[in-house]
Amino acid sequence: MIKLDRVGKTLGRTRVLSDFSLCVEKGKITCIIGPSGCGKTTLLQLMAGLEQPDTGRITGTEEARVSYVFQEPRLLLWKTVAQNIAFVLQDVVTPARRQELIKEYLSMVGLYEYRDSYPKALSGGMKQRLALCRAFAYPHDFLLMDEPFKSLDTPLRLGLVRQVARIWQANPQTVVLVTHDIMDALLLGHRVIVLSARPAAILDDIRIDVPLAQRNVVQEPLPGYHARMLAVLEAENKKSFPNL
Ligand SMILES: Nc1ncnc2c1ncn2[C@@H]1O[C@H](COP(=O)(O)OP(=O)(O)OP(=O)(O)O)[C@@H](O)[C@H]1O
Repeated sequence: MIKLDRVGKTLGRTRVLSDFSLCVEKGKITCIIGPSGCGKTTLLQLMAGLEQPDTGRITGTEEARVSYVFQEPRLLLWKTVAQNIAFVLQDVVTPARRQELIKEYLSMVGLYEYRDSYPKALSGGMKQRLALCRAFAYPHDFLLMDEPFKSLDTPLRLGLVRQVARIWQANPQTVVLVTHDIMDALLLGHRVIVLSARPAAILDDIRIDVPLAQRNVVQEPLPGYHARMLAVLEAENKKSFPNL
């Protein structure tokens, strides 16, 4: 479990977090959704240890191995698809296990036949699939994903979301997913945290008990959760932009 206890963080002159507390549950996907600039990336960076809190405490991350998916794929362009995964696995698993993991994860996202291609030969969606694959394959205690489906069109995005659901079901892990898109949260979140504008506070905390394989966005209870998230986000938006 990752525990943020009354965390405060200022970046430059911006008070991003103030007395922020959250417990991230083990073996579940926690989605974080909220207005642009409210501090979602900052939260992930604090959990990853890339930033330190000014006040408060973060526990459960000491010695933890973290996998991080950024908004852009961040691939090693001079390495092949398989080598991109092998790179993060070196010194972590045996060479034989490395080959097994590469095959298993590339097959799961339909990229095994591209294992010897270089990233420049892949489409944007394929590159992001590889980045996700690499993050899942790395043996981690928790996986942090920052808008991993951003800049993909809707069909591609939904395909990738379904793929992440399948990978997670094959190997349930502790995941924190930051997204702008309610649909991502409905399809992947066991728990959805809706944040306010800066400094971020938790406006809603929704648990979705439907198994990932059975999620259908037009079948209750998901439309109800969709309406609930939208209402909270719209009310928050009205506070920030009363004239919109
Ligand atoms: N290094 C920095 N120095 C000063 N201010 C920063 C820095 N990094 C981020 N900020 C500010 O902190 C606030 C929170 O940024 P953060 O990236 O965490 O928000 P976010 O919710 O992830 O935004 P978005 O949804 O638009 O990606 C923003 O107002 C941003 O401008």
